[in-house]
Amino acid sequence: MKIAAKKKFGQNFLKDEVVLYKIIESMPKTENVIVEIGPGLGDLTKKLLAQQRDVIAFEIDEGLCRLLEKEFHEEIEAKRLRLVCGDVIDHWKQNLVDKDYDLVANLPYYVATNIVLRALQDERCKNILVMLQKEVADKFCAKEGEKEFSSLAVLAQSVGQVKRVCVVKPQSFSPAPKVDSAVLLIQKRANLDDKHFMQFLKAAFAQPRKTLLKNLSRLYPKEQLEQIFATLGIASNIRPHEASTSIYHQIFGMLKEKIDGAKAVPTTTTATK
Ligand SMILES: C[S@@+](CC[C@H](N)C(=O)[O-])C[C@H]1O[C@@H](n2cnc3c(N)ncnc32)[C@H](O)[C@@H]1O
Repeated sequence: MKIAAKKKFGQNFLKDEVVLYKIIESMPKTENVIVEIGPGLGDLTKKLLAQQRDVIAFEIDEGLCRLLEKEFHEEIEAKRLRLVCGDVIDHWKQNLVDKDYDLVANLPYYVATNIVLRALQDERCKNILVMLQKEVADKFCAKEGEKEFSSLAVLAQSVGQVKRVCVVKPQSFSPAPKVDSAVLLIQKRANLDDKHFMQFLKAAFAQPRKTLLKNLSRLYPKEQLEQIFATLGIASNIRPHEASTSIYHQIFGMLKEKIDGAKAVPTTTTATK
């Protein structure tokens, strides 16, 4: 049956066997269940099931759900595949599923950053192997000093090892997207469970061309920041992309100690400036 791809759901079906194989080959070898977001026509799903791993798949497109139910009738009966029809975001409370999982997916690009950020914070998610827009993958992989280095890179590098597995050209998909894609692997060692750290990073990178000190002083007392920068030997004119992940953790740790004893809760007066 010929299926017309729906742009609004970010449907670019991966048709390149070499890339599909590369994804399978790069999967961390664990016993965790696999979560696939957007199984689409089921090409990747088939290969995941062939790895003898159970799969939970979330698909928003009702037409595709009906098709997948037919195609994977046996695997669904055998409880090797659980197909959840609907928007994955609606199902994502604190955890997406109630057991440890590895996320493996060719993500819909319009919601890819949101999905990776949720997976980073979801303690049940142990590894992330996803296809997304190359430009977004580069933001997660960038190293300090590179101009793409952003809060996304600090967040990803704070939870584990981040690697760009490969770049994928538009011709590997049907229909072909307008931009290059890339497969990103994040092997988690920790969780991002401190909401204040995310808030801190958001402030740090709010205006990338301004200095880190200026950006942070919109949210935290300037005198305290100056003391912390001096103690850590950080130049006051450093830009956000020039500080390393470890420096961000050190600044945040010291802010935590200074403000409110143990909590780095921003003061309401400075927060609203
Ligand atoms: C880039 S396609 C990938 C399809 C397939 N996995 C492949 O590799 O060919 C993205 C898939 O995600 C589905 N999708 C889009 N938004 C979604 C959402 N919010 N929740 C669940 N699935 C979604 C689309 O319908 C589509 O099947």
